[in-house]
Amino acid sequence: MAGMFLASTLVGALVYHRLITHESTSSTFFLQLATLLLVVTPVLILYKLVVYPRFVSPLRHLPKPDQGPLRQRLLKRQLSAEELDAWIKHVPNDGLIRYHGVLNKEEILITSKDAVQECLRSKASDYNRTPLNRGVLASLTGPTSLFVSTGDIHKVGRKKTAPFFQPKHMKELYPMFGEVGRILSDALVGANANAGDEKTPGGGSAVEVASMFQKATLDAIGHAGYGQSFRAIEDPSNEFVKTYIRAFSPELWPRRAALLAFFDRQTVDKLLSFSKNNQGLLKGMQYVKDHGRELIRQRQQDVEKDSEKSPLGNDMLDISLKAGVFSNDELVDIFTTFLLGGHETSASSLTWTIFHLSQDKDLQRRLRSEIRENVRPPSSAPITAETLDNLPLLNGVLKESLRLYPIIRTLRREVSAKKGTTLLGQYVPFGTLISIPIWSINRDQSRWGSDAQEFKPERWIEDPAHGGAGDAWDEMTFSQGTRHCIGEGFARSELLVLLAVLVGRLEFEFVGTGRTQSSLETDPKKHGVRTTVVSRIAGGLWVNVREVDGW
Ligand code: HEM
Repeated sequence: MAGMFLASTLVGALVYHRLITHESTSSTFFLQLATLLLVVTPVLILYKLVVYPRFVSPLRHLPKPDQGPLRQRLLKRQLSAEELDAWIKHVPNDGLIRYHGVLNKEEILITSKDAVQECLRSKASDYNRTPLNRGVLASLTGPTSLFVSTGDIHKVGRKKTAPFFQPKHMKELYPMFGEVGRILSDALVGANANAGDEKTPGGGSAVEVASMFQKATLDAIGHAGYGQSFRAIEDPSNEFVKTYIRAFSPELWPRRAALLAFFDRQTVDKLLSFSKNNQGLLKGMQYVKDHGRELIRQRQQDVEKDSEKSPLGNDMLDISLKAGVFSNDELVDIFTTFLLGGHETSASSLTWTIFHLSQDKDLQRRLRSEIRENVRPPSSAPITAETLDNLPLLNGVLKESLRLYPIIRTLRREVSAKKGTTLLGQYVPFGTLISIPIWSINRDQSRWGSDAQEFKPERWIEDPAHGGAGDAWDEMTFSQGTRHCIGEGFARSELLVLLAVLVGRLEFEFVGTGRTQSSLETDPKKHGVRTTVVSRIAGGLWVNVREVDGW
């Protein structure tokens, strides 16, 4: 539409220049073009902001919430999961709600299961991740990664990488996760002992655990992917860990992300070539990939030299070398994708679980008893899937935490079918942004009952598959359909083991949330949420950690 307006402005300027003024200097032509642009631009803006949504848009008859006057809507940033939830509850609708997002752009909020299934399964090829998400993810992982690719390339990519996540391999990872959990629990005990001079508002001292969980999940992916730990917990200042955490930290991305919403990667790199921050990001990303390439090369060399001494094992690198279907560059992109997909997500999920448990000592005690009665500590025997997978309360607590605290609270899509598509029979034009409210679906009373907002592990003990809800589409933490999380099995196994080892050995007591000990928010209900793609507790989670004797 904007292109049409600009083209007609240009044609208008030419016609005016040739037929009416009969003048031929280029300076008068540009003056006329500028004058016409000055007239056309406000008309275009008026059309886009007021006329189109009110009188032209095919979505104009859908129910919509009251979002206040235009000037308020224009300044609005991305809407929170709670705001979307309030509309779902209060705007009468038949599965779709129309609202205005960033810069007043029309968007659709999906509220019914049928519409979610159309969008993610039956018509999934008509939708794509948003340009912003695709741009950021392509910068980090490469254009052919699972996050970014579409159509047949995506299908082939999923087929080729699925063997990494077979349930059999996930079970083989339990002892490794147990060892990471043991090292993490040692580090937490040490950190609590050295909790520093700064006191919390209540007078005690505390440990910020979210950043330690991030290091643990980074190490777990290192082991599972490349067959070796990055030693992020034991040696957080090593070059790889420092570079990875700096370059991949979402806080450093806002400027790049904003530009990636409008331009392709190469253009963004040119536009930001002056920025030290961006140069640091690019160098960091390159360093992480080069490090991965070197680990792959070393392993290939070891196996070529002496395959008896260095037989291929069961980490993802070994599995891929056995399969022999990937080039080294592809492998680097795949492992960077897994690092990115599986590091922050699992760490945040664990943080939310401990956030809840640290406020419920009784549940912690019951969970610890179950673990201690059935599992030997990882310092004396490897943790196995056979023991943990059958513990009802442990599995119930993890599933309930993933339901109540989904770290991707809203799934975003954009209509990518050039001719548009339909949702529940409603025509939806190309480029329309869609929100799928994972947070609301997971807490919806019509699916989960009147106690939907309560933390009740028992619902999963009674119904381990669906927690008393209808089916898998009622719990969307890992999404569903053709692009659902490929690492779900990995994440569930990892979190189950880490939770068992941490609660088996330690007691957590909530102290507060925030950036520094002395300015903590000590009322857990007032915690802030920081959402980039993943939702985290703003400023971190501070707890007292106590070792409980006897395990
Ligand atoms: C608690 C942990 C995790 C949660 C809650 C989670 C959640 C999700 C969600 C909701 C999606 C869909 C996103 C979208 O469609 O826009 C997704 C996709 C994905 N996840 Fe996860 N994830 C987790 C852990 C992992 C792990 C451990 C890995 C890899 C080792 C991983 C790799 C991926 C990949 C590659 C995709 C893209 C799949 C595709 O487009 O085909 N995730 N994840």
